[in-house]
Amino acid sequence: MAIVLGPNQYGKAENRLVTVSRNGSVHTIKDLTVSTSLRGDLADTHLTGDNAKVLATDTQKNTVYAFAKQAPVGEIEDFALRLGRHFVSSQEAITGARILIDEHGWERIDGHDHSFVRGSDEKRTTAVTIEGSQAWVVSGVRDLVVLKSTGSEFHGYPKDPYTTLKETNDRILATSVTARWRYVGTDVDWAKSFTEIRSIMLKTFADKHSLSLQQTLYAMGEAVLQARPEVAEVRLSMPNKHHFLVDLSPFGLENDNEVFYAADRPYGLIEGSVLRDDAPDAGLAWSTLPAF
Ligand SMILES: O=c1[nH]c(=O)c2[nH]c(=O)[nH]c2[nH]1
Repeated sequence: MAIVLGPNQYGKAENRLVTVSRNGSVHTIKDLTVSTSLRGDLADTHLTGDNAKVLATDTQKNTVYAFAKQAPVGEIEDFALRLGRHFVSSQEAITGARILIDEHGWERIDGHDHSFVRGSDEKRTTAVTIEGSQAWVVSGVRDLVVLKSTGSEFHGYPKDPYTTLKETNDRILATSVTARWRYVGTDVDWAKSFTEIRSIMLKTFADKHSLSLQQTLYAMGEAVLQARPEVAEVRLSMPNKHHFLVDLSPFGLENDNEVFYAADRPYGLIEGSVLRDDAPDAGLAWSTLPAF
């Protein structure tokens, strides 16, 4: 029997980067969490502790901040591509890179020049993978919380000895959407694509009369693929944020779908991917990312 080193990568996780760009007195901020991860000829450090090929994670962190100064950060996809390509092209031993970026949103306060309010917990995300001269981009959104107060039913499921759930023709449907979409290439108007995909998903959630969260998930992915040729595949993770009708009968009160208990956990977790049947091969786009 021989023991061997398996797949490995290393980097600096969750660098918190905030930039201020100034146009006269009007400021614009970017608030990012950037994780870098490198792969390559890294057996020596694992097997003998020889670090000759290890670009320190501290150096990776510094590169993130220096790059933010040397050119405008721009769209997170472009910044991630720049960083990843730099690491792979500048270090002989490094053959691949994965750059993850989350962008935290700030809204301008009432047209104010330099004051902002954190709108919600929603994040725009990207995961860029570089391998040699190839690049893959998977972008997305996290913690996009939505609710509809009608237009959702759930019935027709199997009843076994453990089933207590009542069928319903009218319930609250709420979820916190994590969506990732894989781009066909890298020649994309990232900001426009993100804005339109987000808006398509929201519109579909709102418009689609839902017979299950699964049906809503598929409809959201399908609508994105129908409208956006630059996208090959959409993966969605949607926790069912249950809202249970409160039994008010002990108080002699009816509950006509008006008073709910918003349960925290457990929650149904509905996950799936929607893709074109002629989508180009995903390559390393999803490697080491969560399945959904
Ligand atoms: O939309 C739903 N899908 C399910 O699979 C499910 N299971 C459940 O208990 N409630 C729901 N709702």
